[in-house]
Amino acid sequence: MILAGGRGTRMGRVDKGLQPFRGATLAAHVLRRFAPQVTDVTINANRNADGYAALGAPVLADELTGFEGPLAGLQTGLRHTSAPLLATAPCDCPFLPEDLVQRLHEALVAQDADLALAVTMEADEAGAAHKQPHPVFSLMKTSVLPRLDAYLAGGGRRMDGWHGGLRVAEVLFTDAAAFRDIDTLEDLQREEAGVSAPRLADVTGALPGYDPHAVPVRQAQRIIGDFVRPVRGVEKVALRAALGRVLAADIVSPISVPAHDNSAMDGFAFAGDQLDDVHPTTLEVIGTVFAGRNAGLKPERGQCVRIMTGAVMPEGCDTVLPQEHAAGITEGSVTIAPQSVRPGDNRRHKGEDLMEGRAALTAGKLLRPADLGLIASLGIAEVAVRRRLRVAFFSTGDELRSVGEPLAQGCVYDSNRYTLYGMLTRLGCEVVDMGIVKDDPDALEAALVDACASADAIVTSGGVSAGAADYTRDIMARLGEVAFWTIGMRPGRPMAFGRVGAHGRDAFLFGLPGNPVAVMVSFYFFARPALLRMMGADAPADLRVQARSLEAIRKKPGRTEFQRGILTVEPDGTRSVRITGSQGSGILRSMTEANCIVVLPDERGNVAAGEPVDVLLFEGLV
Ligand SMILES: Nc1nc2c(c(=O)[nH]1)N[C@H]1C(S)=C(S)[C@@H](COP(=O)(O)OP(=O)(O)OC[C@H]3O[C@@H](n4cnc5c(N)ncnc54)[C@H](O)[C@@H]3O)O[C@H]1N2
Ligand code: MOO
Ligand SMILES: [Mg+2]
Repeated sequence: MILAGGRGTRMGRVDKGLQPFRGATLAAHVLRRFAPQVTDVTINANRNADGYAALGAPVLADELTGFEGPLAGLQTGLRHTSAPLLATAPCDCPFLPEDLVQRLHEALVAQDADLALAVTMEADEAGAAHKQPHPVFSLMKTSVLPRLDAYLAGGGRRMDGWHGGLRVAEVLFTDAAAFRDIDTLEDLQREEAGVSAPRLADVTGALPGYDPHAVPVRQAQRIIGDFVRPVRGVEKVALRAALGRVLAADIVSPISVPAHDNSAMDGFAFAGDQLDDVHPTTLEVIGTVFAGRNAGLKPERGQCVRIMTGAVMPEGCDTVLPQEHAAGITEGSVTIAPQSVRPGDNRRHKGEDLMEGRAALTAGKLLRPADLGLIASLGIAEVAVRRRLRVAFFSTGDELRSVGEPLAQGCVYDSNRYTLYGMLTRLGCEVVDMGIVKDDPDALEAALVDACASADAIVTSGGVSAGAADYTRDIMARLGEVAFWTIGMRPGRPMAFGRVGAHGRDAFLFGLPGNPVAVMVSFYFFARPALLRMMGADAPADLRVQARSLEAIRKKPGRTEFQRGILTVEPDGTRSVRITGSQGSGILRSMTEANCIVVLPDERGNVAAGEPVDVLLFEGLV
């Protein structure tokens, strides 16, 4: 049952479901997505029955009169169906998941529940994650009707108010955006104009001197950064599974680490104010304290405790003498030479690693091994991370053959899909390899439409240069808003960027040039930072280092060049870099031989041998 019986209060009392949206009505979009998931659909509406009936589904009005809310619609649905199960969706959520009912059903059966409902994890503006139930997206046994009747008869109207006493299965969906509702006319207009991101033309229009035929690298990066939006879905994963994911909410330390002052050495603990600068100090040893055991020892003046590394400092002690620094040790005493230790030495303070109540890690962090350890040190087993980004990619070109096919005359094997697979996977994206698409308008349109159904971003290669672009432009323009750029850089001059949509969903599009090195360079310098932003990750740091060029490099000012280099550290510790042979943008070998990219910025001219240049290393330590 599609619930369309509301008053539309926040939309100025219009009939929400019948509002025009992307060439149809809101309810029509919902019906299109919902109908294939169920056996029969009914629409619950209290006005304009004819308008809804025209969509091709039976229409039922609430049995309770007076616009009593969605529960009244639900009651009507339960009363009139002969099916054992009833699924509901609201008429104002045109992006609902295509596997909604299937997943609710799986949970209903697996948990032997009376009712299953969708939940998402969402991050608020500050990045804090919370669970968001969506009780209007539900599937229930029709046998729950008496319970609902009783709740409504008692005056209850809250959508989940009658769930008490029912077995309820919550089903976590990772795509929070799919549950987005259109509540106000402004929402509707904004969605009509294309999700909540701004229009590309508004972003580029705000830049003085923007010329798509001559876009400086930095300007292209900025436009892309201003245009893309982070995904909102959040999921909870076990700590190990969080490696490489983006933290969705700050991790606030529930404890102090270490939880107590403790010893950094195996030795003797005592109050440091007993030390004498001139004379040796001899202290009586009253016992031993091991790590992880509380001995309850409390040395008085003139006394000390033998202590192991990591053991809690006994009360009154603030200093540890490492045992190998003792001037003398007997059965029951230790002698400390003057000046061999200072008060406070070798004590680790409570909370010196992490203090209770403070953020140990902040939202946006791409989690690395040390972060997993740090979270474990707080005793936390599950982490809220942003949902994975889904990125679809395909290659274009009649000359391309896939690995495993014979290579016909004039053809080349498709390598871009493999480099793209590698780069996207390294970034932690969920990849959808859509294969090779012929140089054919219909095939390109079909591929883009198909990709929009599930992907957050689409990365293509080839077909964006001046000659090839005509039909590409037309199609992309029809499906969304895409700019074709000539960028002041080498390699990677041509590129398309924007957003395309179909099925009521849209995806950011990166149309990268076909040449194999160009595709990698444009991915690393444009797509990668944008995808990180979409993943909700902090902006990547600029980690360029300087090295001496071992050879002269010809370079024209006015464009950025990305040369492939091999960086070496000389015996004297200085860094030098040489270029990997031919730098043609089809020569992929230049990329595999390299361990860095030499970045020669716009203003730079020819480089003489021995001059410093900026390089960006491929590998780091972690
Ligand atoms: N008159 C002009 N011609 C070209 C210009 C220009 O400004 N004016 N720009 C050149 C530059 S720079 C590049 S880069 C290419 C980009 O062209 P496309 O993006 O349209 O790419 P294609 O023509 O489809 O392919 C270029 C080249 O790369 C090979 N290729 C393509 N896809 C793959 C793949 N998946 N695996 C391996 N190799 C691939 C393709 O066979 C071509 O050789 O345009 C220049 N021309
Ligand atoms: O710049 Mo093209 O992108 O040389 O290969
Ligand atoms: Mg081509």
